[in-house]
Amino acid sequence: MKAVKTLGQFIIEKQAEFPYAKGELSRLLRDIGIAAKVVNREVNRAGLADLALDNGFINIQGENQKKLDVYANEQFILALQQGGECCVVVSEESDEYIDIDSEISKNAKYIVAIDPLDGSSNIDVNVSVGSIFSIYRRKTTDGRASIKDVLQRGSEQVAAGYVIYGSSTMLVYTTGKGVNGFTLDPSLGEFCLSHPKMRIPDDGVIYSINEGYYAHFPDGVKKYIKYCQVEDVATNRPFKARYIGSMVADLHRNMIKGGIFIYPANASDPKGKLRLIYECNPMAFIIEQAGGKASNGYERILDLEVTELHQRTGIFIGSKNMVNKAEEMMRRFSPITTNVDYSYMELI
Ligand SMILES: O=P(O)(O)OC[C@H]1O[C@](O)(COP(=O)(O)O)[C@@H](O)[C@@H]1O
Ligand SMILES: [Mg+2]
Ligand SMILES: [Mg+2]
Repeated sequence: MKAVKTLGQFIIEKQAEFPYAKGELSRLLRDIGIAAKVVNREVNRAGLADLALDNGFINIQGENQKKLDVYANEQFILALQQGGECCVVVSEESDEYIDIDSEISKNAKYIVAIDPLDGSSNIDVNVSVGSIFSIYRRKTTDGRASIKDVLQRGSEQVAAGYVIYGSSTMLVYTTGKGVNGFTLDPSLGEFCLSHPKMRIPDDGVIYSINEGYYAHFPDGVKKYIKYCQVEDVATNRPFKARYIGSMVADLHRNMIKGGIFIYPANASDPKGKLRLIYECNPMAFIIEQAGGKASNGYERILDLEVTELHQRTGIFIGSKNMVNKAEEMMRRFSPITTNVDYSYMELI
């Protein structure tokens, strides 16, 4: 019989690997774990509590905010405020960054960026959704944290993770020393280690892309989709198309089975749809730590310069060899020019 190892126990155990650690990051991860449990409780009964409904506001992304988006946002911010280890929160649901100016947080040195509820379009149809978090250390030392502390490259992350609210609820995270997954045991109310040292296979047979936008895609992506659909037993093609529409759920599946997720910049979203700071950077850090790869089709996501809070990017992420193949198609059929001009593309 294997002993249960809880997230709390695991975090403390891992803290020993960082000789200079004083427990701040451990406590911060603990706080995020607590918020995830509270959000999980509401996700499970969203239909009963009308949390799946629109709350009548449009967020800075121009999207209808769901009540659960707002609830999750409040719960993560509250847990981070109470925990005292976070000085600034960046959230998909908040226009500006939130300066946690409280007595308990006056010496806090961590910045947390969150997508409190990922896959909002799936809340009211009982399909897996998630939460995503990314953690940075302050760069500036005196006074209040500034925008300089917030706009750091993904390669500066000290930790990142996601929670998937699916048939079971899991929390998966990395602190730069591999990726571990914990399943919430409702009877214990604890996240328990269930997926130690997660690795994404170098190759897979799953491709995840919203083909409904095919006409808008750059030629490189169209060629890659065709490549996935060709009959070729030797390379296990045609690959399987799987698209949930919740980034966390699509990436979690691909991390376990192997596969590629693509949301490219395209004629209708010239800068891409997904957000760099609280969606693409944390997921790229996790996938790279699991042995995979993440780029915008040309450059490594984690090396992209960050200039805006809600900056967007195209993303190609997943099994290393599949991302390499997709990048090859992008370089050949959509070679980067200074300004990618989508106006020449005929909409079929
Ligand atoms: O409906 P589309 O255009 O395929 O977009 C789906 C993508 O949008 C998202 O829902 C955006 O995230 P949010 O739900 O957090 O806004 C991703 O989870 C998902 O991958
Ligand atoms: Mg999201
Ligand atoms: Mg969201």
